[in-house]
Amino acid sequence: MKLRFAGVAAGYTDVPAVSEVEVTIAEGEFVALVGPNGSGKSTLLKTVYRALKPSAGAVWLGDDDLWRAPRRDVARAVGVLGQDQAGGFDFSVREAVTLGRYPHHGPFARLGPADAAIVAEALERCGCGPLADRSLATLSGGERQRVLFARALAQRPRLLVLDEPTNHLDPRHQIAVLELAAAAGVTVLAALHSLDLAAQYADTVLVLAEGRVRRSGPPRDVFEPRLLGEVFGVGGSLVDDPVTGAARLLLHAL
Ligand SMILES: Nc1ncnc2c1ncn2[C@@H]1O[C@H](COP(=O)(O)OP(=O)(O)OP(=O)(O)O)[C@@H](O)[C@H]1O
Repeated sequence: MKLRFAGVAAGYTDVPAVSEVEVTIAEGEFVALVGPNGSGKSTLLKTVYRALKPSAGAVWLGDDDLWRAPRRDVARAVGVLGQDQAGGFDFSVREAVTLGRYPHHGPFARLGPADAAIVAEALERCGCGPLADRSLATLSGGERQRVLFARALAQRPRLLVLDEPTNHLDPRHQIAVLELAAAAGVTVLAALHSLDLAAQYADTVLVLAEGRVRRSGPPRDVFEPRLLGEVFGVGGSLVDDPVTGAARLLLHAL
């Protein structure tokens, strides 16, 4: 689903944390949102999953102004893996993933066998099958992260919004989550701290610096020495992965 930020500003005080964001993301595009700590990545994502209303501009989801569209339509279309999203209730893993189905039916609906099959598939894909009957509260950070990702997949959304989806994950699961996101066949907007993972998986890298879009484009264009130095304070070399052929970014101190 197409997503467009039209002159978006948002924040927590009179001074916006992000401003003048003017970006169009095409249907099916995988966009990595990168930037230093505090540059506004989570803030911008919150305007998409309706946790923070823009103070200026609009966010368009397809042909709809996301903040004027019915809440349920947005909840159905946008799958979210946010930060600190574990929730206050003590669900089992299967119940937590099943929550991803409710936007399609309403809160008091009885879910059917088709929903159960979708939940089982999402659990399996994320390697959470063996955890299904465990309590969410007892999981490790990485296990919980995978369950929350499984919930977003079980929703079968048209847009995936992922805030540092690889947080807490071991190498195998970092790769698995990004492979699954890329293979989901939907638009993906993911804040990533690893510039190397952004280089490998993103069609487009969107660089935020001090709340503004500093650069956007394909990883091989964006990750050049001057930008890496000015925005991130590091040096870097782009190389081709000898096995996968993907762009890889090797960082070093300046
Ligand atoms: N709830 C809040 N109340 C007040 N200020 C906030 C709040 N959340 C974030 N900020 C401020 O807004 C700015 C942008 O923060 P944001 O969390 O969007 O950055 P980020 O790029 O996601 O950072 P990080 O890489 O550290 O996760 C920062 O200056 C931060 O201190």
